[in-house]
Amino acid sequence: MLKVGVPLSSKYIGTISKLRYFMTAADKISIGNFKGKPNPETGNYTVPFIEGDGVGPEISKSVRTIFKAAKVPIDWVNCDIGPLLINGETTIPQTAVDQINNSLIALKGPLATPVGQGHRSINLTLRKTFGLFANVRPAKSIPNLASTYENVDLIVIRENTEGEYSGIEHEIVPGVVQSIKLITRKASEKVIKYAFEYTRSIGRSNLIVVHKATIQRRGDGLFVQTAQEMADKYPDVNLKLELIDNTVLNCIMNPEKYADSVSVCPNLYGDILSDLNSGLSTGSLGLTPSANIGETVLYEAVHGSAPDIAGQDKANPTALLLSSVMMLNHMGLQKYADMIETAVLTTITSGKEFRTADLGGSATTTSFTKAVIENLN
Ligand SMILES: NC(=O)C1=CN([C@@H]2O[C@H](COP(=O)(O)OP(=O)(O)OC[C@H]3O[C@@H](n4cnc5c(N)ncnc54)[C@H](O)[C@@H]3O)[C@@H](O)[C@H]2O)C=CC1
Ligand SMILES: O=C(O)CCC(=O)C(=O)O
Ligand SMILES: [Mg+2]
Repeated sequence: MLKVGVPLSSKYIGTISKLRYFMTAADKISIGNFKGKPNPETGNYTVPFIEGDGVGPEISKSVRTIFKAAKVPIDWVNCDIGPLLINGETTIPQTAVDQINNSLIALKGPLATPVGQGHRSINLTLRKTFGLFANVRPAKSIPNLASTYENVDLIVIRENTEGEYSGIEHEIVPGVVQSIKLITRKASEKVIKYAFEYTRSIGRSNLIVVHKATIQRRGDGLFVQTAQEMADKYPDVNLKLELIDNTVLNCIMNPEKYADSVSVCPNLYGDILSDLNSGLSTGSLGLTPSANIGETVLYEAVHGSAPDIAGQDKANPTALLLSSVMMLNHMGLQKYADMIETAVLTTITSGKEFRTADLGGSATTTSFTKAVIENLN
């Protein structure tokens, strides 16, 4: 079989396994071992796949094709999540709820949200419906892939169910709208406990609470206070506080400085920081994976539906592929996770002709997918 990649040096392999290591740390804590069982007749796991909008079908096709070539023991089930409006509320269809609850896991492409009207974000509805309290978003440089910065290794854990995304908004009088940022001790405790344990489990020294409690004194204040109250239980982790505007400056001036830290923050800050971190680590949104953590775990790319390139065979499927790699690790299918992750990273670092346009290359989604398959071992 044709190998498009160059042989990997042991240093490089070490870096790849380190990448894998921190991507799997989420699986060791809080969410525990994956309890889903394969179908006894086929030996395959059933996993719901929400293909999503815009570039969603193209990058989903890439994942399906690569999984098939790698003979991953998964039977995908198409998961239709709407938009379904019941009494004006965006709702996840019961069939989808049952599929995801039964499988305890799902893979999801990006879902578009209309601006200022129409249905509410289905992404947020999914997170609320399944109690996906933490969103882990690791953004890491890829060895041998030139970018503005080297050695970026940023992990943001985003509160995922409330804050600015509570969806509580009303017009008090015409021309005056109130949009409520809801912060509760319960949700703060959940995500901060998870963040402390995550930091400890991957051996980093610092947990940084990113906030703006100087201005959002009660809301962000409660988030910060919750972290301070929990810090005694984690004497091996230094709790640090950082104002969000200062975090943005520090990230742009010197992102490497966060390599021994994990950041945890209210919802909107985490949303914004994770796109920033994608750009700092690789120069593209097309590579950053994420895991939405709860009783069930939903894996998805950080990026959206990319309407500007949808339907043009241009999208980079790596972010969804690395999200699926995180998923495979969580399912205990490490052999397949390693095979796919190594093939993806080998392809990306094999030359411009193997990279998609977001990374300055000339590959299409289809040709990239083909090259990854040729690099599967
Ligand atoms: N979790 C989700 O499903 C998310 C959904 N969205 C939704 O996506 C829609 C579009 O949002 P935008 O602000 O345009 O953000 P976006 O993330 O879709 O795109 C931002 C930029 O990154 C590029 N990009 C994104 N993914 C890429 C990929 N895989 N390969 C190459 N380039 C890629 C796009 O071409 C665009 O230039 C909105 O409706 C938004 O609500 C946005 C973020 C996350
Ligand atoms: O739900 C949306 O439309 C956007 C969500 C988003 O930006 C994210 O999850 O990063
Ligand atoms: Mg976002």
